[in-house]
Amino acid sequence: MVAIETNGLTKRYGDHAAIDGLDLTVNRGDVFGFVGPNGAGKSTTINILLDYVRPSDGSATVLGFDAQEQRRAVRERIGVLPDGYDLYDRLTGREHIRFAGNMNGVSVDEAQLLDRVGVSIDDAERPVGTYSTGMRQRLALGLTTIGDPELLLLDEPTSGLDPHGVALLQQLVREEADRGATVFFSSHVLDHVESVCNRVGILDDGRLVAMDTIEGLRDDADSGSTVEMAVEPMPDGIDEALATLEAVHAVDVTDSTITVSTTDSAAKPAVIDCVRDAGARVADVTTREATLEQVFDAYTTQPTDGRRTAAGRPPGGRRDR
Ligand SMILES: Nc1ncnc2c1ncn2[C@@H]1O[C@H](COP(=O)(O)OP(=O)(O)OP(=O)(O)O)[C@@H](O)[C@H]1O
Repeated sequence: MVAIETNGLTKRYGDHAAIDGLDLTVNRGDVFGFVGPNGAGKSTTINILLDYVRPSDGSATVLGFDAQEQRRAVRERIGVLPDGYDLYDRLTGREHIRFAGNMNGVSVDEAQLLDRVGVSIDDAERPVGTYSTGMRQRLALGLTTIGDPELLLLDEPTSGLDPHGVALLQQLVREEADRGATVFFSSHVLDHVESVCNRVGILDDGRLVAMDTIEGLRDDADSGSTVEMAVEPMPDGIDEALATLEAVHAVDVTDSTITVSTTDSAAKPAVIDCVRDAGARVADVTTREATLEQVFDAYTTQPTDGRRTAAGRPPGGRRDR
């Protein structure tokens, strides 16, 4: 069953499309990572799902309800951490929890909730206006889980969190998924979604450029690998010889090591053969596959002047899984 579906969803501001023809499917039970660089359109998409913003074109359903026509039915079933959420500075953490419990008509195990998000009982007695950014974020996250919503919509939930806070969030997301909730988790940091999401959609310049599992994205992007070899003796002209090989895009030679970056991990044997054919012994070989950030870079482009163009390199065949 589908938790979120958008068809041709588009939002234009003047001549600029913040999102452009978005076809997104999030299944019930998914922990879905919605990733993309700054300005890609993540918040705009979430704001349409919540009916904070009306689309210029296309449609969106949340838990089977039309996001615009049945906004109340949607709100009753979801927990939301919006971008730039608001807490009440004068209320304490505990008062926020009680307030959210009353709004949802449930009694909340306050100690357990505070423990889940790493806020101490003492801190919970203080006005939220005295909290650090990370503490506010932790409390806000805890509040989204009150009433066991069917769907959690989290817009940049790791923003302002330290590494311990990120780990707590990831644990909380896993627990919510274990009880059967769907989680929609937007982030511009692919690493933060990697360990918890079963599927990921990558947005770039308002367009969905990939939607797949992390492994599938890695396979499709095939961002290559790096081969590092300890070599003796170092053959003359080996850098030029390696540079002529297909899929080799960078060669670095020192007294005893050669480092070769390839755009295709299948090129590794040819690289090693080339060194051997030049009369050298390869004493040791280390290979590193593309990091997730490189995978992300393979799908998105963000020039240093801050303007973005269309997606960098086209992803391979599979898009929608
Ligand atoms: N109200 C608005 N008026 C004009 N342009 C807007 C408005 N809201 C968003 N945009 C533009 O739409 C594009 C997408 O913005 P959006 O906030 O959805 O991106 P994002 O992926 O959430 O970015 P970030 O990671 O920085 O939060 C950006 O170019 C932004 O400037």
